Amino acid sequence: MADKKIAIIGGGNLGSAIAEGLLKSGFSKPGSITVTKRNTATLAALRDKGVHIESDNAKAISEADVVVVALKPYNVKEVLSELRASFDAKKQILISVVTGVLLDDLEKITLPGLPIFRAMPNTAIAIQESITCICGRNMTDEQTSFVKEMFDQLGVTVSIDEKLMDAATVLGACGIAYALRFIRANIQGGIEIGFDAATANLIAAQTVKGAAELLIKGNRHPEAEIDKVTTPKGCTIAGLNEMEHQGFSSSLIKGITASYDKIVKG
Ligand SMILES: NC(=O)C1=CN([C@@H]2O[C@H](COP(=O)(O)OP(=O)(O)OC[C@H]3O[C@@H](n4cnc5c(N)ncnc54)[C@H](O)[C@@H]3O)[C@@H](O)[C@H]2O)C=CC1
Ligand SMILES: O=C(O)[C@@H]1CCC=N1
Repeated sequence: MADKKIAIIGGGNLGSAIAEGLLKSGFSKPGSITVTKRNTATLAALRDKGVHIESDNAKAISEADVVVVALKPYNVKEVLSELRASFDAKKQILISVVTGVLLDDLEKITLPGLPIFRAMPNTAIAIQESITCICGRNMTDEQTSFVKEMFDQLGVTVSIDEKLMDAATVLGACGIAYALRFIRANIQGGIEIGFDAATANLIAAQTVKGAAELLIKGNRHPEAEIDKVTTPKGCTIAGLNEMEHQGFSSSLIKGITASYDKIVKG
């Protein structure tokens, strides 16, 4: 299974990160991956690792068992509809990581009956720490297992209904940026109370990692863990309440719904 030939169409941020993750996990051999881009100069690091780098999408697709589309939403239709003849509905799987392009649209611009998955990972896929939400159509159970196994190498995979794919994009993919901005604000605060930037960065990032692991490994609710930190009349509750007075949770919720509206309403 792991030796399937994988063509990644669109070697940008996410396409390259997927290739890096597949290599690091050992799921794919370098020679089993092809990454395409119009200007291939920026893919030299992958080429140096033995990945095929290609500007000819038709060639990459026709030689692949699995085609991962990582193009921008606005050029998917134009690029894929010209490549229709390169697909084989009997032999191939198409996986799209493109935001907002429906399974229905993908089938219309490729081939009727082509097994198609939508996957929504995030950029932590490059270090095998993504959360990836998947859904699909026209697929066999074996193909679903393959796609799940592939993304399981790259983090944690959840199967969802397609109607939740936009919500998955916001919480999982945009969520990386929200979390990093939270860490950056902690660093700025940490410098103001005495740390140098590098030490503040390490403390803030490791603290967020520890907090996340308490939930993931301990299967706990955040508030139960917060209760353990908030000493009565202590400094944590004083800081937390001031953050809430300033609209901390509210600003995050509003940001999440603004991102969602941008996908849904444009
Ligand atoms: N960046 C992220 O965190 C996430 C992005 N996505 C989705 O993944 C998709 C890709 O996003 P990014 O990697 O951030 O964008 P990107 O702009 O970095 O990558 C797209 C790549 O496609 C290439 N490209 C354009 N036309 C091409 C063609 N005809 N043939 C081959 N390659 C071509 C571009 O040169 C570019 O490198 C988008 O649809 C985005 O919505 C999904 C989850 C997370
Ligand atoms: O900002 C965006 O539109 C894309 C989708 C998810 C992450 N980046």
